[in-house]
Amino acid sequence: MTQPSDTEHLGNFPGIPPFPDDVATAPLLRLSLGKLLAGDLTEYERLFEASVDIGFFYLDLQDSEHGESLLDDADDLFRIGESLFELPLEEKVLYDFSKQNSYFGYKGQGVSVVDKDGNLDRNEFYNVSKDDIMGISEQLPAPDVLHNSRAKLSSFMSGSHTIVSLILQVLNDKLALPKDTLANLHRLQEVGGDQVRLIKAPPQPMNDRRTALGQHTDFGSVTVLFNRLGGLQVLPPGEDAEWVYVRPLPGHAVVNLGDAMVKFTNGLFRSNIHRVAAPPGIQGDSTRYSLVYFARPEDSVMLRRLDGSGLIPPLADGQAEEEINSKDWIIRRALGRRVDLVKPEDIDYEKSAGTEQLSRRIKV
Ligand SMILES: O=C(O)CCC(=O)C(=O)O
Ligand SMILES: [Fe+2]
Repeated sequence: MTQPSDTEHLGNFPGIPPFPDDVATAPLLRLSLGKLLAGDLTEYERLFEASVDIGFFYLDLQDSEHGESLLDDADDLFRIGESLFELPLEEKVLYDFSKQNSYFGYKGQGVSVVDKDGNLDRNEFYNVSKDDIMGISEQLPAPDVLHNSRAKLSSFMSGSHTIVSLILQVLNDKLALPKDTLANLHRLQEVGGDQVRLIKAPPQPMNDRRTALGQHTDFGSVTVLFNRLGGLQVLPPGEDAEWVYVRPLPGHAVVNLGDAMVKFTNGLFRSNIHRVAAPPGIQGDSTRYSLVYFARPEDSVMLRRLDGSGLIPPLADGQAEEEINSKDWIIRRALGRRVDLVKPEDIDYEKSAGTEQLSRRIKV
C-alpha cells in the first residue's frame, strides 16, 4: 500500500478550502483508469489486491478520454445538486417516496438513525433511479431541475456503469469465474437498484461536530464516489483500528465494493465500513456536497456465494446462507433505520446491518 503522504502532493480543489495535512488518512491504492482500460496486468493485480485488502481505492480518471468525460459530467452534477437542494423543503418533501417502500427520491435531514444511541443524521439525499433515467421503469415525479437534467444524468450513469463493468470484468478474470458471470448480474438495461445519489451536508455547529452519516457498508456491488470536501472516513480492518479520513483527490473517484461482492465471494472481497464525519479543519465551515453512483446487482439476483471459482472460499460446515435477493436486501438496509417509517423502539440496528462484522475480520 502507498503511504498517506503520497497523496498530499496531488493538490487541492480550486475554490475549496484545503484538506489539512495533519489528520490521519487512509493509505488507499491509487489505480489508473487508463491502465485498466489498456489491459495492464499489474493494474489488474492491484485492483484485486485492493478488493481483498480493504475494498476501497482511488481511481485516477485523468488519463483517459472516458475518465475525463465522466469528470466533466460530475462537475455538472455538482452544480445541479446545489440548485436542487436550494429548493424549499415543502417542495423537496413532495419527492420523498419512502412511504411507498421506495428508496428513490428525496430524504430529508434527520430521518435516519446514525448510531445505537439513536442520534440522527445530518444530511439530505436525493436518489435518482437508473431505471427511470434509462426508460426501463416508469418515470418518477421529479423537480424541474432534475427533469431538465435527464440527459446529463443518463450520461453520468452510463459512464459510471462502464467503469463498474470494467472493474467487474477484471475481478471476474482474477477470480477465474466463468466468462461474464459478474457482468451478467449487472446489465445496464435490466431492472435493478442502481442509482445516482446527490448529497448535501451543511456545516455543523462549531461545538457539536459529529457523524453526519452513520457507519455502514454499501448495499450493492461497486460504488463510484466523487468528493471535494473531506469528511468520509473508513475503519480499517482489525480489532484496534481507528477511523481515518479519505483525502479527496482532484481528478479521482473513490471506488468501493459493497455487500453484494462480499456475499458473492463469501468474504474474500471486503465491503469496508465507512461513515461521514464533519469535514476536518477549516473545511468544517463549508457546505459539503457529494455525488455517488451505486451499482447493484439486478433486482432478482440472489445474494449468495458464486460457484465456479477456486479462489472463493467454500461455505463453512453448517454455514447456511440467507435467501434474499438484491431488491429486498436494499429495501431492508435503506429503509430499516428511518425514524419516520419505523417506530424508534422498533428500529433493529442489527437487523438492518450489512456485512460490517464479516468485513472487519474480527471473530465474534
Ligand atoms: O458522502 C460521502 O462521501 C459518502 C456517502 C456514502 O457513503 C453513501 O451515501 O453511502
Ligand atoms: Fe456509503
